[in-house]
Amino acid sequence: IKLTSSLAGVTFANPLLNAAGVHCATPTELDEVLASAAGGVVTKSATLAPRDGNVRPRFQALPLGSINSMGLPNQGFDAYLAYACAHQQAATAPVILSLAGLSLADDLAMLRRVQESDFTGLVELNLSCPNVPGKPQVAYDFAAVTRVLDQAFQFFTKRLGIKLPPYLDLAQFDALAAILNRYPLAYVNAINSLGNGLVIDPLTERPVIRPKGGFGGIGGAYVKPTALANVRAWRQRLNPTIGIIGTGGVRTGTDVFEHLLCGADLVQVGTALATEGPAIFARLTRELTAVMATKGYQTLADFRGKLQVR
Ligand SMILES: C=Cc1c(C(=O)O)[nH]c(=O)[nH]c1=O
Repeated sequence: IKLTSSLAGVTFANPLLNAAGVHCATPTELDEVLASAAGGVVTKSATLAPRDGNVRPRFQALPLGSINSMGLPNQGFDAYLAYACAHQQAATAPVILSLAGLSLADDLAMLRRVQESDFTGLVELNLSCPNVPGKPQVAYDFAAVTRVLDQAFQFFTKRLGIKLPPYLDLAQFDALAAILNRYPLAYVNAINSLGNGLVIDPLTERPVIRPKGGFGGIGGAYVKPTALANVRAWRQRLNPTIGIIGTGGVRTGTDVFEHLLCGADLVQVGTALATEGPAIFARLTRELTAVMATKGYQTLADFRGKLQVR
């Protein structure tokens, strides 16, 4: 049984990575994911300048998932570009560089820096951060998405993927796919956390996190049906040249299998990684292999995207 997978010409020993934002903000955390059974690692989304992020408590694990309003705390673009360049020689496993500018200008400035750098790997432009106060999500404004991709592809010739939030209306998939299919995107990553949920502690009669009155992105089991629907909807609508990373609600090998069945090329783990740590990747590869063995599949291609119609 082989778990190898490729995305935009980059080969991964297995399809599993962390989700941007989880266990990836420092070189130590990034090294720990690379040292684990993960097939690759993605950096915390970088802003041009380092950020402290929102006030604490800003993350809360829950019985069925998590809520977070981190506010983009990160070491800044230079730190993650340096890490990505240093590790692409090591070729242990691919590093995906995640970017989340606070403005169109910042997105373009970081992409220009990557274009001029030695980094030749995958770049993930995060258009879906729900937690920067006063900053609307770019990905829910289709004109803004068009603007950033128009301007980016004027100069960017390396491998560019985008991180999208969940969409809940089929007309939105149709409209945005028509836009995305115009660009030489390496991939689409679906989904980011389900934005602006509210979790309350009935004992204290307060929200469980402090920023934004307790409003934060929801992850974990709560969002798996929405994540699978978004992966499936993009696979059905996007050019085959555009790969898909499935993110959302992954806790077991069966969850990984379901994302692959919906068409994902790679699968990312957020909430469950935050609670279990990088050892989860050994468990997930073991469990995915067991699912494949039970079903008689040898490779991921044997079942990727082959969800049957009822
Ligand atoms: C990049 C900021 C994000 C954050 C954050 O830093 O608050 N949390 C998420 O769930 N998704 C994000 O994209």
